[in-house]
Amino acid sequence: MTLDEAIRRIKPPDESAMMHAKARLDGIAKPLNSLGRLEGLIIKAAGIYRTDGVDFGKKCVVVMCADNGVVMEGVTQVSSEITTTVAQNMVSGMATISIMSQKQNADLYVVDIGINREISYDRGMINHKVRLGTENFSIMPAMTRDEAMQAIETGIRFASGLAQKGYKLIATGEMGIGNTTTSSAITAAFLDKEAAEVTGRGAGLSSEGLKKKINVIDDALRFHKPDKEDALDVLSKVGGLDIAGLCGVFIGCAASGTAAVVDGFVSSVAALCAVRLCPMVKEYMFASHISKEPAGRMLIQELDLPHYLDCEMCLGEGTGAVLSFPIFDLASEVYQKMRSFHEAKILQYVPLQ
Ligand SMILES: Cc1cc2ncn([C@H]3O[C@H](COP(=O)(O)O)[C@@H](O)[C@H]3O)c2cc1C
Ligand SMILES: O=C(O)c1cccnc1
Repeated sequence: MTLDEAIRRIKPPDESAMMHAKARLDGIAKPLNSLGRLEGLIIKAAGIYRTDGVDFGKKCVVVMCADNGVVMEGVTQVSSEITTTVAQNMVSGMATISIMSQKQNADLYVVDIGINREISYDRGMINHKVRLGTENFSIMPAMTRDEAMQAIETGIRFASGLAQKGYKLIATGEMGIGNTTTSSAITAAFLDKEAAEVTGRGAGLSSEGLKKKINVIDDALRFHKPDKEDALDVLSKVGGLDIAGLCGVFIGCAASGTAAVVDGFVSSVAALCAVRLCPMVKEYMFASHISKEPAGRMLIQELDLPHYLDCEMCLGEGTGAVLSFPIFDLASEVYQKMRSFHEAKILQYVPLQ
């Protein structure tokens, strides 16, 4: 499926299912709106799945893995090899996301969309490599427009395959040393911010390293002048293959009528790219938590999505998104199982409007 085809397939959410879900929530034996954001979550899900019988069912997490040429500028605490090591640990069950997803009964898909070395795929990693890492965006565009498009369309196809397998909640994760540099550069470009306002320590950068990271991003933005009205321009000049792939996952979920759960900073940047390409994609996204990275809250506000957790996490991998899965399940359990005022014999209670 191409990007254009996917965008054409995205339908507005089902208003009638949403109205029915709202009526059902108002009718169950609890004070009106007392489940707070969980009520909006159920109503939104009814619109996405086009039924008021909301049940989140099968869940998974997609981790897009890619390397970033800008790591050569000294913007990270660890070197690029760690991308491969952690990605391999993910498939062998040892990374944080592996442990969390196993405990939540969520399937884990680890995709090589641009790791900068040849690796073996016999242990479960999925090969969708677009190229061996990106270029160093301090000296040239990270990738061509065509490569950014290939990564987006890879994500679209991957998400539509998952939707066909029946996944109702698809969490988004990433692994790629240097991807908080690309994420900050994209955020600064889209939100017209100075790098200093949107750049943090990523995976534990020193104070000296942070200053360098900020300068590298400011210089690259002055050099490339990405056009914020053209998400593909921004992604190809200062982005990464993992972010482009996840951007495609969000679009693919929307095109297939299933829900995507946004993780932290890096996933929120990918979500913003997707929304800039097609605003309707937002109707198929749930945020999960607020990343501790400085731009974490800014991005969730820009996306204008409610979040459910703030645990000061800044790991990525999809961990915050998977952490939110029990919230979805408990919200739908209450919604499905609670009795109405009438059934619960609370007839004297008149809900206030
Ligand atoms: C061992 C390790 C495991 C990780 N798991 C996720 N990340 C996170 O940190 C990286 C981004 O931070 P930066 O831009 O500073 O490189 C990403 O790979 C991200 O998923 C990790 C980072 C490390 C070092
Ligand atoms: O919130 C995130 O996505 C994040 C933060 C720091 C490092 N890697 C990812």
